[in-house]
Amino acid sequence: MNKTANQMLVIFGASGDLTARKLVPALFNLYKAKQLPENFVVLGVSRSNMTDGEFRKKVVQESTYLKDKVKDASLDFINTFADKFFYEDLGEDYNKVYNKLATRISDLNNKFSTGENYIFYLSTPPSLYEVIAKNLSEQGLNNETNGWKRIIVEKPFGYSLETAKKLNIGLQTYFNESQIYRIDHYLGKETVQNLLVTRFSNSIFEPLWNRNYIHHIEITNAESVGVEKRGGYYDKSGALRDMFQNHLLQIVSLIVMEPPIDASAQEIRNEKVKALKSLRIMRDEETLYNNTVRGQYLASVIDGKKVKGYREEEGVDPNSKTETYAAIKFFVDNWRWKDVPFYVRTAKRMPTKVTEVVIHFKSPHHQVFKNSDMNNKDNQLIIRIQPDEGILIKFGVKVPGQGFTVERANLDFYYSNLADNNVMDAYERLLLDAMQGDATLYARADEVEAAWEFVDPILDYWKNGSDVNIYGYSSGVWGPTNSDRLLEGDLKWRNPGENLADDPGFCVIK
Ligand SMILES: NC(=O)C1=CN([C@@H]2O[C@H](COP(=O)(O)OP(=O)(O)OC[C@H]3O[C@@H](n4cnc5c(N)ncnc54)[C@H](OP(=O)(O)O)[C@@H]3O)[C@@H](O)[C@H]2O)C=CC1
Ligand SMILES: O=C1O[C@H](COP(=O)(O)O)[C@@H](O)[C@H](O)[C@H]1O
Repeated sequence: MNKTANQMLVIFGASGDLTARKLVPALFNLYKAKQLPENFVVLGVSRSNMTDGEFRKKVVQESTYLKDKVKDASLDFINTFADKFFYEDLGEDYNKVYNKLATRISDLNNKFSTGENYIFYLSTPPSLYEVIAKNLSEQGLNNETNGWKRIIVEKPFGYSLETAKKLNIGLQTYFNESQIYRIDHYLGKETVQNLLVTRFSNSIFEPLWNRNYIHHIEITNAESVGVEKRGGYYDKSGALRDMFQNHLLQIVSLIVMEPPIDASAQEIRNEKVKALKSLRIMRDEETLYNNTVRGQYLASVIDGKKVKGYREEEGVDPNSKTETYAAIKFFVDNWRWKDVPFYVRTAKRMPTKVTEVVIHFKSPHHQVFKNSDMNNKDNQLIIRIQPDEGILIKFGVKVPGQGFTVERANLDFYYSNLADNNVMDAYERLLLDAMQGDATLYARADEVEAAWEFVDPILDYWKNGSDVNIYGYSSGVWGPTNSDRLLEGDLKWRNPGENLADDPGFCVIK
């Protein structure tokens, strides 16, 4: 049964890239899967001048793109979907025209019986988030006397701890925290959620999930693309703000957290906040130098094609010191994780696109089988977030024959092996959750602030510290070799797909 109440989705920034590339396709898939409520209206809002018809045409074009993938979607079907879309042009001055917007919302509500249940999706430049919230509140559009009202806010949530706090206070002035949904699309990924299930629904992993058995944890987020058309935005952001502060620390919090009492939004988010607050903040220059490395991609030739260096990208300052590679080593100050190093890296223009978490277990206390292949190799649990979503366990097996020769073998599971492997796109999942009032996979204000608290000193050091280098790396390699200095002892980064002999069934597809 469809448990989604009748409602209206009001998208601010409806003429923008995110609406076109993510929101409309996600809505289309929900429509196709009959997950949208019976009475459902989308009202697009931005400054561009467009009629309902023109907006629908845009929607149809975007859905036609989907039609290639969804074979049974006829044009009629797509047009019926597009009929749910309306458009309101706010003109140049957002501040003055909310009266008109409120009237339009009310008319659509009356006509389509959306029960005065409204979601306001803010997909505009972040500087407008508070302004929009204020204007909505002045029109009474935050009032839940009749129907609920929710506001979805896109990243970035601030630029630093200070600006994040200011934004949270700004939003909370006009909407209650329970009405605010801060989207982090990594939380919508099936395999990120599977971290919780792997940990808390298997008795074989949780007893080992601590400093007694885990040697270190490694997280890699690599993209093969550069900054594409987003140079202007990215140059003011950099890898630490763009990926680490939000997506990667969200993953870290799911690995670090204690078992929640239950799977409710409140309990899971409480534990995540505690986890983020236990990250050891690096304060002095020596610690920051020893535990952080940043890099920037250089021009190169990949598969015979010349690719630009970061500083040559459109919108990027030719002398930019913005990092496209960030590697951070850190510790977690609590009972479970004391002295276990976490190594997290994120970068653009890597050899491939891959995100994975590797739990490296300690070697057995005593080596019974001398000269075995396992002596210099640990047991690993690899959680592949994307692509080839799945789990791989590396463990020792006896080589058949005389004596005890031990080799490392792979035990793997792929989502694609499941009979029902229709993995929902992250935006689809998150939109549906917000429509149903489930905030579990959305970030709470205190989570966002705790993440900034950890990241701020690194950003400050990279900006103002003495002798801070930014290392160049050729596009298409695994980052600057200088990042090896973070690793303790003889550890090496696991570069997925680099050693196919070791990774037979779990190699990365370019
Ligand atoms: N694109 C992406 O992949 C991702 C985007 N985001 C976030 O989503 C948000 C939107 O991003 P994206 O769609 O890429 O951005 P775009 O620049 O493509 O779109 C921005 C939208 O906001 C409107 N807008 C721009 N300036 C103003 C202004 N001064 N006053 C009122 N409206 C304005 C624009 O419409 P008009 O000019 O007609 O008013 C447009 O519809 C941003 O916060 C971004 O950080 C987050 C993750 C990924
Ligand atoms: O939020 C962002 O994420 C994308 C990577 O997302 P993925 O789902 O493709 O892994 C990244 O390219 C972008 O710079 C960042 O803003």
